Order: sequence, then C-alpha cells, then structure tokens
Amino acid sequence: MQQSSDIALTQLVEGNPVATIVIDANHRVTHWNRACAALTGVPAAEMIGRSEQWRAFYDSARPLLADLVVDGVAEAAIDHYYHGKFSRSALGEDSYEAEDFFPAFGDGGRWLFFTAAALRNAKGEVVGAIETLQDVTERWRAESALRNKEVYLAQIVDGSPVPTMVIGAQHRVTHWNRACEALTGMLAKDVIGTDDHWKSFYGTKRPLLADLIIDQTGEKSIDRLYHGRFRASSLIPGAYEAEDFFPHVGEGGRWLFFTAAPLRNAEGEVIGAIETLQDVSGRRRAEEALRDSEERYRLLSQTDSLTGLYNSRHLQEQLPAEIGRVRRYARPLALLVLDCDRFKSVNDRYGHLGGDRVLQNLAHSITQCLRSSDVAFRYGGEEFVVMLPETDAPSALAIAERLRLLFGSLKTVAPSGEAVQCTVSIGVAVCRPEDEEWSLIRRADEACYRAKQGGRNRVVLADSGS
Ligand SMILES: Nc1nc2c(ncn2[C@@H]2O[C@H](COP(=O)(O)OP(=O)(O)OP(=O)(O)O)[C@@H](O)[C@H]2O)c(=O)[nH]1
Repeated sequence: MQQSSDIALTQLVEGNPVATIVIDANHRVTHWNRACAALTGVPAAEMIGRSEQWRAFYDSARPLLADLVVDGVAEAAIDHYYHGKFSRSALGEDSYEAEDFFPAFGDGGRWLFFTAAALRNAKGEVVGAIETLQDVTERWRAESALRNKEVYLAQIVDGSPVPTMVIGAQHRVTHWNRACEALTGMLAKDVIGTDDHWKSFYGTKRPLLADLIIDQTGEKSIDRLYHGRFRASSLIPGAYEAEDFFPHVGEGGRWLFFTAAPLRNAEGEVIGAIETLQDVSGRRRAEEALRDSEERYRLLSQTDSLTGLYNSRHLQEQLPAEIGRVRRYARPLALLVLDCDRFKSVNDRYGHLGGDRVLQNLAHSITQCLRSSDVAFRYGGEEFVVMLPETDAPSALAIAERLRLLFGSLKTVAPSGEAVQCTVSIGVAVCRPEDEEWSLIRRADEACYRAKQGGRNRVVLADSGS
C-alpha cells in the first residue's frame, strides 16, 4: 500500500502545471506529470518504472540533471554534460538549474529551463530527485530579438563615418564608434560604461551638449556653456547644434560642429542622447585664410608701399569721419601738412633712390612723434599729412616742432654712402565747425606754403600772422 506521503507527492506533482519528473535513488521514474507528457510528447506510461527518461530529451543514453543530483556528483561532472550552462539553485544545497536548447521539441526546438533538487528521507539520505522543466522559448526569442536589435544598432553606429557617441539616461556612454575613436584618440573599450566622455573634449569635468539634452535643462543652461554659439536644429525636433574650438582634441586643437538629439522610449520619455561630431577645422582654416587675405588686401589698398604709411585714398576715407566727430561732439582736431625742403636738389644730388630713403626716414620720424590716436598719410610725392584728433593748436604746434627738430637732426645714408641731411616745412590747421575736408587740407597746405616762403624748416599755424 502506498504511504500517505507518497500519495500527497503524487497529487502535488500531477496537479502541478509545471512539467515535473521524480526519480528514485535507482534512477527509476516514479512521477512524470501531465505537463511533462505534454511538453515532451512522451506519456507517463512509457516512462514510469523505467530508467529511460533520457529518451524524451536526447538521442542517446545520458543522465538528466536529476540523475546527477541523485548521484551527488561533483560540479565538474555536471559541467561535462551542461558545459557552463548550469548553476547552483537557490532552492537548496544540492539542487541545480540549467538552461538548454532541445532541437527535437516543438516546432524548431524549444529552450527549457530546468531545476533538479535532491529528495531525502528522515535520516537525510538521498532517496531520489525532483526535476521541473519550463519552456522559456518565448523569453529567449524576445531576448535574442532584443540582442539582435542592439547588435544591429551598434553596427549602424559603428559603421558610420561620422564620429558618434550615444549616452544613456544615467550619462553613461553606451556607444562610441570608430570614427569617434579616430577623432578623439579615446578607445570605445575605455569609455563605454563610464561617464568619462568629457575627458576627450575638455580639461575639467563638464557636461557635453548630449548631457544637457538628457537633463532637458533648457536653452538657458545650454547658453551658459555655449555662450550664444548654439542653435536649435532645423532638422531634428528637440536637437541642438553648436560649433566650437576644442584645444584638447587632436594636435593643436580642432574646430568641431556637433549635434545632439534626444533618444526617447515608446512613451516619449528621454532615455538618452546621440551626439555626432564633425571636424570642420579645414573649413574654418580656409575661412580664416580668406579673412586674412581680405584683410591683407584691404591694408595694401590703404598703404603707401614706399613708406608703409596710409595713402591719400585712406585719408579721403578717414578725414570726413573725424570732421563729423568735431561737429557732433565739439572736439578739437588738428591737421599737419609736411613737405620736404628742397627735395628736388636731394634727388638731383643723391639720386632718386637717395631721395626715397629720405622720404622713408621722414615717415619714420613722423611715426615716432605720434600718439596712438594720431594717423599719418603720404599725401603725394614728398608731401605728408598727419591727422591729430583731440588736439588743439598749441599741442599741434608742439608736435609739429618736435617732428621738425627730429627730422632735421637725422642723417640718411644715400646709396653713394654719403650722409644726407634734410629739413621739413610744416603747416598746421585746426578744424573749424564749418570746415569740409578740402578746406581743412587747403588751410594746412597754405600754412605749409607760408613756411616755405618764410625760409623753410619751420612750422606755421594757418590763419595766424606767424
Ligand atoms: N625720390 C623721390 N622723389 C620724388 C618722389 N615724389 C616726388 N619726388 C620729387 O620731389 C621733388 C619735389 O620738388 P619741388 O616740388 O619742385 O620742390 P622742392 O625741390 O622740394 O622744393 P621746395 O618744396 O620748394 O622746398 C620733385 O623733383 C619730384 O620729382 C618720390 O617718391 N621719390
């Protein structure tokens, strides 16, 4: 007669919706419930009382997990059959669980999760084992679809020639493609899983555009870090783009154009951000070169090649603005017209080249006597103009006198080796409210003429008796 505990076990096993097998100490099947028959397609009648449980699962004889538990074998022996796909179960000391694929089951095979635990009598002796089996194929398929999707996505990111990083909701890097490795010199294996992405771009820790997108801190906080050098993307909703110079990237720094876009889950919540970076240093360098050459051209068009001073065209551009300031703010402005004395005879005696050197020396004397707000021009031939903003008649006369003395004391070495000494006559005019540029120049010019008339090597103030 069956013991009441046996009856209870039978009912428990039979009524269990989880496929369950019980074997005794001799590996004979004592229970093979309906769920197990349904899962394996083998009726209980074919199994109970025999030790051929392997037939339901394998092509040739081998122990099930329950058989190994009954024999109390070492883990190494279990591993021989389950190749690292098993572990100790939380159910008890001598119980194990494993997961494996059974190709003969169902349509195209099934993944089974099975647990085996020893059954002991009152004395603690192993009298059998119970094994439960669960079909986890659907979970496996879902997990593998997810894994495939992730691998697919990783390949898309990795295969992109555009440097790209992906950051998760906790600001940890999840993707860092090869182009990003090439740009930053930081390897994916060193940055993925960390929040060290800032190290590739900055000397001290600070958020990247992608981090600000994840935190959804708004344009104000983006502006705090990107100082007006960013804008909302016209292409991607919620994305921002910016351009900046990164002194820590590459040798000598790089100009990068970067776009960060939010990544959202099905509910629309931001769960990360993707940031792409483009090295635009080449374009920036070309723009700078263009600006430089435009600036050089502009300077060239304003400059006199012999003396390096501004030319008369630039005087025509500058003087009206200065006269405008005099009228608007009632500020003083003085103008000097300088003319080398007896320059024709210098040319005649020392040659045109000798004359040129004297003109260069005069230009040098002028620049030495000027303040930073004063501007000198070669007006034509051996005639020069100096514009002195914020200067009244006494100051202008003092500057002119200093200049006259300095130039008069200079010796220029002519190509023949001879020392040339020359003097200059200077006319000074102070701007009146009614002056136009031509009338101001004319008055200074007339004063210079009077200086010549008066014996040369002197300074004359326009509209004065001297
Ligand atoms: N070497 C050289 N000579 C120049 C240049 N431009 C003008 N000249 C000469 O400067 C001389 C100017 O002579 P003038 O205007 O007759 O007067 P000056 O001999 O200086 O005599 P005053 O002005 O009366 O003192 C002319 O011989 C011009 O050929 C230049 O760029 N280089």
